[in-house]
Amino acid sequence: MSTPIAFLKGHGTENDFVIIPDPDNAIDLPPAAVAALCDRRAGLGGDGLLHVVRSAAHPEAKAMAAEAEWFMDYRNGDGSVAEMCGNGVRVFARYLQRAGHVTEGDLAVATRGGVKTVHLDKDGDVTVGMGKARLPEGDVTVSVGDHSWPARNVNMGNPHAVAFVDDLAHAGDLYSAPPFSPASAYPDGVNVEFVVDRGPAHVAMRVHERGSGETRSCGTGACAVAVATARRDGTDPAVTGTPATYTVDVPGGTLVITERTDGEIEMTGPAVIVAEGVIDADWLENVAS
Ligand SMILES: N[C@@H](CCC[C@H](N)C(=O)O)C(=O)O
Repeated sequence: MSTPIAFLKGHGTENDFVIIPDPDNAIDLPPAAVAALCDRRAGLGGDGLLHVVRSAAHPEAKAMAAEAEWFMDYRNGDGSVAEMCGNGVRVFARYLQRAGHVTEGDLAVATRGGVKTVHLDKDGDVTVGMGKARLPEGDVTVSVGDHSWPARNVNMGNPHAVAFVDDLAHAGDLYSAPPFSPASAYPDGVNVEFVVDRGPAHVAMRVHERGSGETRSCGTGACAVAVATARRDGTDPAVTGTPATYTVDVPGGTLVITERTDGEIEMTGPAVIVAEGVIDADWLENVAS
């Protein structure tokens, strides 16, 4: 019998993750193993998986090891790899705090989207510096059934299409990925956000995440939505010299996003660890083979 593998389960505004602590990068996690762990019926269940590895022990993060001791090897629920996960990095930091690897205050975390600074309190919200948004030029359209909307292309390290709609119900059941055009806008697929206004600097969104389906929150998506809404409202902090703060309601809670005058974006929201246990290593080996 193989040695059991430790796991935890956590969420940020109900975007939920299986967490696998693996400081030395000794656990093999092929896409099939990740998809099996994230399966909500036959596995533990999660929108994604946070593989917690020391940067120095991971080939994709070695170069960041001097800046950030820990690497968030993030995987989507279908086993695919993504550049960044905004809710995930808050939960990742909360795990490091709980495990005693870090204390309250500022912490650098290596991700495929670069090193992120996370600020965490003992029991309170977690704030992460998400970097700057890129807004590639060009018209993008997303559709659901008979509805089509123009969308704003926003890159937060990972790709987003943000569509303003009259009613979030128009996005339908979101069981499958909304088609988009032109295909060249997102060669690696896209996360699609549907947005309605709730009040001044206050919006609500639903999201279909690349590699996970509809989720109850997406941190990078909420940042993309805040920036797209600001530009739609004629607000650009780099031009006005005033930071812009947006409240973004997601089905699983609320995130607060501030774009500073230098373009840097900060996101604040909760990060919760709900359980820990052990995985049967033989089961994992079987499902992965
Ligand atoms: N839920 C995440 C985003 C995870 C990655 C995304 N599905 C992608 O493939 O880009 C978040 O909170 O940002």
